[in-house]
Amino acid sequence: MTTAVETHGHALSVPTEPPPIDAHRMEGMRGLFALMGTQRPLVIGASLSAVLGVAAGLAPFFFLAHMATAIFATPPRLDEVRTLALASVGAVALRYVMSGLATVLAHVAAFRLLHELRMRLARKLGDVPLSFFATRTTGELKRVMMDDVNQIEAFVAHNFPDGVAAFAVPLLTAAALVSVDYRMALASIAAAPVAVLVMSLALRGTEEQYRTWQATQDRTNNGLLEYLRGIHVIKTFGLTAKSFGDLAQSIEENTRWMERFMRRHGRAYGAFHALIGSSLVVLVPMGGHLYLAGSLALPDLVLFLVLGPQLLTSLMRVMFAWGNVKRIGEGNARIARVLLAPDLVEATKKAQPLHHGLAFRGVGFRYTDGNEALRGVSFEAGAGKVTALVGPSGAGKTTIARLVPRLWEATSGRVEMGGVDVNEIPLDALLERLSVVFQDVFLFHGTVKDNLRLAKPDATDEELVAACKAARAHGFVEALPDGYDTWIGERGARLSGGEKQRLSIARALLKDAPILILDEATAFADPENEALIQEGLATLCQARTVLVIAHRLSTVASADHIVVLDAGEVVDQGPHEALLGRCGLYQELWARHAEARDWSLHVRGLRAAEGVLS
Ligand SMILES: Nc1ncnc2c1ncn2[C@@H]1O[C@H](COP(=O)(O)OP(=O)(O)OP(=O)(O)O)[C@@H](O)[C@H]1O
Repeated sequence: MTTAVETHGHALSVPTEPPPIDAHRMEGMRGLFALMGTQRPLVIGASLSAVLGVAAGLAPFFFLAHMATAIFATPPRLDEVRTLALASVGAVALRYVMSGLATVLAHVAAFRLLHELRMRLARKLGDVPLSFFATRTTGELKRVMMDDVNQIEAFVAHNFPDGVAAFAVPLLTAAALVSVDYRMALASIAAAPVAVLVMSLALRGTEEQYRTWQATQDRTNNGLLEYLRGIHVIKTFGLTAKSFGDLAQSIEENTRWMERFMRRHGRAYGAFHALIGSSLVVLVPMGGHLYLAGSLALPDLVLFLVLGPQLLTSLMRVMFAWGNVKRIGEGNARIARVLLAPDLVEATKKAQPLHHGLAFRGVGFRYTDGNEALRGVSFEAGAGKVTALVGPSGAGKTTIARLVPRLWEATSGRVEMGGVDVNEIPLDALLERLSVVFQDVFLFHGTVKDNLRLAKPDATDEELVAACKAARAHGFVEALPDGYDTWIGERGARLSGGEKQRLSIARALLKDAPILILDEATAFADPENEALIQEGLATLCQARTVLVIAHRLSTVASADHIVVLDAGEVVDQGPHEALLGRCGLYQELWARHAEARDWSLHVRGLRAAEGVLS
């Protein structure tokens, strides 16, 4: 695939682990606040409105108590009753305005946050080294970008202001009730210690359980992605989702988890609900007793009977709010882990290449999993020359090609461009000089033009056509339903492998970089396609430094310099004739190539003969 290297301007590399971040710090409210970024003022505004709304909602209860005093006074103070009634209506109106405002502010903040977080994550994924992806699956990253961000959005929009209000209600109510009568206030919360105990027992171990839940969710996500990607293979073998072992198993595990969770916590939740609703059981007899004993006024009794039970039910909302914070905590930490991953280290020296040659000097490389792919590799790919890398599968050819654009970085030795270490060349300058044509071409969902312009955003239509003509792609592009404006890629028109290759050659031609890294296709396209690809490549290779992972006899034989690799080491190097004379492995590879060519010519001959005979 050419584009990631050519156009994004962010080569990826350096096998480094993500920094150890304090997961607990990110799981709680502090972590959530940190992720809120620029939306914090809006979220605080929403929370304050919610608290004001709650306070306004409590006020009528007090007015009601005072109304009772005014009504039962002799004579009744009707003016006061009227004023208090009006004040109650005002308070109720204020409550609705404030809670409406809280909802609007919270939703605006949530949607902006959703956008902001996704953009930050997407930018980050472009800046991190490739090793970052080696330790994470696509399913995991998809979940962070979609599900975890969605959770935060839903939490901020629906639960956050409510949650803050839930914490404010018991405090405000308790303060108000204590100021009226501390004995009755204590009676109102008599059941609280037991309820809190039950609540904490119910919540005990939930973090660990949520982690298990998330792990099985991850497996389901990955399983589903794989299932969808491999649907062709699955259908060919007549398999079903059920026979896709891991997926079926993780879906079953999810169901079992939910059953276990409900069994374990169901009773505790029930007990908690019963206790929360039980405050009148204490308030009525005690209030009655105090009233009859003359130490509690009737209005105060009324106040406690209406407001007392509210105190404990608001505790239930606190529990839900806290449960929600816990639920999204793991997701917050996962988002933070991605956002805090170290970027690819940019060159500090800002050197510029002196010419267009490449050189490997004693290069060693180890993948993140410890696999040593290259050992002491040294060779030069001269400016304007074609250098071919040959060797058996797993010899390290692709790895060498990846080190030049810093997709990965050499573990030891130096990779040079124009006599300068690639690590000392600013990334933009490095990538500007390089075109990479890999055999598996990735086309984005967009028009042919969009895909071509990835290589040169300001290319004119004429330039696009010229590049496609030179890459022998113009003919088939013109034949597409909308020509250059036809949608291609995953959800667009399907192109053959050979057609994709020719488009990627056109992209490289448009970029017009002096150095070309070329991974020749291993699979042979049909003869016509094959000939067109070769013509396109021949144009592309003219007057450039070419480093080619060679799979073809013609390329190898006509290369200026050939590097023979085996198990990560350079076995020999030189021109074709010299290697044929002295290098055993090269002779063997050549013989195998020749055999394959003869076999392919033989088959084509037979087909041609069949054609003539039939
Ligand atoms: N992303 C990776 N992580 C770990 N090891 C890898 C990775 N990519 C390649 N390797 C290993 O590095 C070694 C060299 O692989 P490389 O792909 O460079 O060989 P190659 O010569 O290009 O092979 P082929 O001709 O089959 O493409 C192999 O042992 C391979 O298994």
